[in-house]
Amino acid sequence: MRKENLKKESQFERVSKTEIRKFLLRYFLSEWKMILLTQVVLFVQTYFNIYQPFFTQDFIEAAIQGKTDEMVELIKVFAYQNLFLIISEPLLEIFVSKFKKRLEIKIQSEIFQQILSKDIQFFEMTKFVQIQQLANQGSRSVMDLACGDRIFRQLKSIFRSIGHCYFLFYKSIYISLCLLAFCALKGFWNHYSNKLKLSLAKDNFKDMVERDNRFQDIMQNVMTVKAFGRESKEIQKYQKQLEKISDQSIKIQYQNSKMDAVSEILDRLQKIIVLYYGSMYFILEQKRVQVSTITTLLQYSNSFIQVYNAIKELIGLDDQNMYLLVEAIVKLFNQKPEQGLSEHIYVDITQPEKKDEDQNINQIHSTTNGEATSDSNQDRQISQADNLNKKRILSGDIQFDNVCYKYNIRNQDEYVLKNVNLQIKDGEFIAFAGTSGSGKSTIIKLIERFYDVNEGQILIGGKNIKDISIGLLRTQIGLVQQEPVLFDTTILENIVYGVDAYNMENVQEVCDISGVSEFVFDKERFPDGLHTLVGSKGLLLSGGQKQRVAIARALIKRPKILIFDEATSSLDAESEFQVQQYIDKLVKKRGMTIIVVAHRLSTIVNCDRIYVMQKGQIVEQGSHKELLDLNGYYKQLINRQLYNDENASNLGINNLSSQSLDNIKTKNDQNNSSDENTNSPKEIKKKSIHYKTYEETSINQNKKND
Ligand SMILES: Nc1ncnc2c1ncn2[C@@H]1O[C@H](COP(=O)(O)OP(=O)(O)OP(=O)(O)O)[C@@H](O)[C@H]1O
Repeated sequence: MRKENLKKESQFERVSKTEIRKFLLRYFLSEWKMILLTQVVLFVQTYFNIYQPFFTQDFIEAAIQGKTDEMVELIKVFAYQNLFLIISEPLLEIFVSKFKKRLEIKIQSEIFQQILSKDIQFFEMTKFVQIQQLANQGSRSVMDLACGDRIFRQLKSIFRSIGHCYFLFYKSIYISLCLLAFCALKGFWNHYSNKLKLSLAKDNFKDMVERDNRFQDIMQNVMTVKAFGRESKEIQKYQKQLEKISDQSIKIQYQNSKMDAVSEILDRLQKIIVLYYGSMYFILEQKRVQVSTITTLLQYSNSFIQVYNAIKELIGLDDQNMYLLVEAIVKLFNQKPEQGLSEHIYVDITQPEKKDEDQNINQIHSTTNGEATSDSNQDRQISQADNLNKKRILSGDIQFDNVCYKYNIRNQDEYVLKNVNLQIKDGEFIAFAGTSGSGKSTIIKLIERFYDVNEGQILIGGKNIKDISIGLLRTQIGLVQQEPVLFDTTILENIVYGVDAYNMENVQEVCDISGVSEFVFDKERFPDGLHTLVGSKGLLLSGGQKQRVAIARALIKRPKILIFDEATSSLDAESEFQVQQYIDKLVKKRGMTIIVVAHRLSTIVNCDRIYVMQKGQIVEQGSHKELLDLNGYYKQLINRQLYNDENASNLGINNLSSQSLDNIKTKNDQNNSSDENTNSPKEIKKKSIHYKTYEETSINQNKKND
């Protein structure tokens, strides 16, 4: 099976040049009308240019023979032709730049669509630098090879050189045949040298990706590098990488010079032969040799090879770096998109936008100035959007039937989830507990359908998850992750990120529930309120504030399933307390299935049901009390956590009676109810201390019991 996969992968890796050409041709032909027009102008331009040597010849002969009328006629034609050439050149440039801009947008957005359509595994396996390279240099290369300036230069060159070849054949078939033989020789040489250059460029390309990746890695982890004092080591490593790339480049350069020298020798040899053989031929044939004919022959002697080179450059994909980038893009396009991803993510920018229900929703989304409009028309549209959303609502029931899952990347043979069975009813408050690596987050990822199960099935609202469009599924799930990731824009835009329609009442509501209101409307610290910029990765907000914005963002979607994946574990004690307070409030409101992946077990004692996980399996399930009474793995976890807790270890206590843990539950209940109306920072600080010392109280009580 594994071998088969590898075989498939390697087959997939191969992209033929023909496939790449077809790919480029698709873009080229998408602008065929404009291209045709430019080609007609180009053709006329070329014809006039070719005529110039004939004109000189005819004009000199007319002048020698004293035919003034003919000379005037020739001058007139010459003037008209030049006028056309002068006017057509800038016009052509405007035409070309216009459709090229359009094509550029098409290519860039299609590449972006392709990248976003890939599943999570694609992003796990592809280095960020590579993705960035595809989006930037890759799209430029596609543009260049499909419809860049060089294409028009080459087409121009082909037309011109074909004209010159015609002239050569017209003057001497033998010389032309001799030149054709040279052309074949040079063609063979080019083919051989390009193959060599490509293999060298491939290595160089790989090294450059490595270098950029390393650079980015260091920049992102600069604090760790400094903390471990590894600056000089990193500089050395980076220098080595640079030297390797430089050596490769010199090798390529050396190779190129060798190839060019051979081409140059062939060129000069060809000129000598034309000069000698041409003159001899005219002498032997006892024809009247015109100096201008021999000069033109010499001038045009490269025409065959120019036609060959231009065609080769047009279709031969000789620029190694560009070729490699386009090859990577074709691979990207060949790779399957995320399964079940609704087709609507593919937007054909060349087509006028469809007037469908989805678009109605889009119209409501008004983030241009960050303010939602509030006229009656908009209210009507919002209710349309609501209706549409209602039609699409799933129920919050979740069922896992014998689910097995293993990640593809490594541990190919080891399942991280083994025969998981669970049933969550709409509106329940559920928690997953267990040691690190037991598979809790993997369950969440499967519910989000970031991956597909290997065995068994997942049902949401009674429907197999694979039969639900990913677009619909994900609008129904609100996910708050461990590390809140915010976009570098305003708080408001971060909150409304996941919805097409919103009004300020919606925003106010979610801000109140999530606790964003508490800080964002503080005029002193946040004078711009919701329009405050959060900075890159939300750096201008504290961890707790970021997490509250993330909760508001999840809530505004009105999800049927709300998931907190260790949402408070990266926060400091005070922020954790604040965020937990709002999560508890939410739990009370319900109206949706709430799933919590818990780090701190004291936060889940109020759950309807806790699933306890160990090595990818659910080993226990039940309410907090039931699990304590079971006196099994869950209780061990609780004991271990309290034992590891700083306060507990100071007290030297490693066991907790079920009575004291019940006290946690009761105390948390009391906290939740009394927390409802107390939001001042001072109060929160007090409660934070209370919240932390609460475990100590339980432990002390436990000590007494023991
Ligand atoms: N993207 C991934 N690719 C490969 N293996 C992964 C991936 N994510 C998780 N794993 C592995 O799957 C197993 C379960 O991981 P998971 O994140 O689900 O555990 P967890 O219980 O949520 O742990 P934690 O509490 O530390 O977050 C681990 O052995 C982990 O190394």
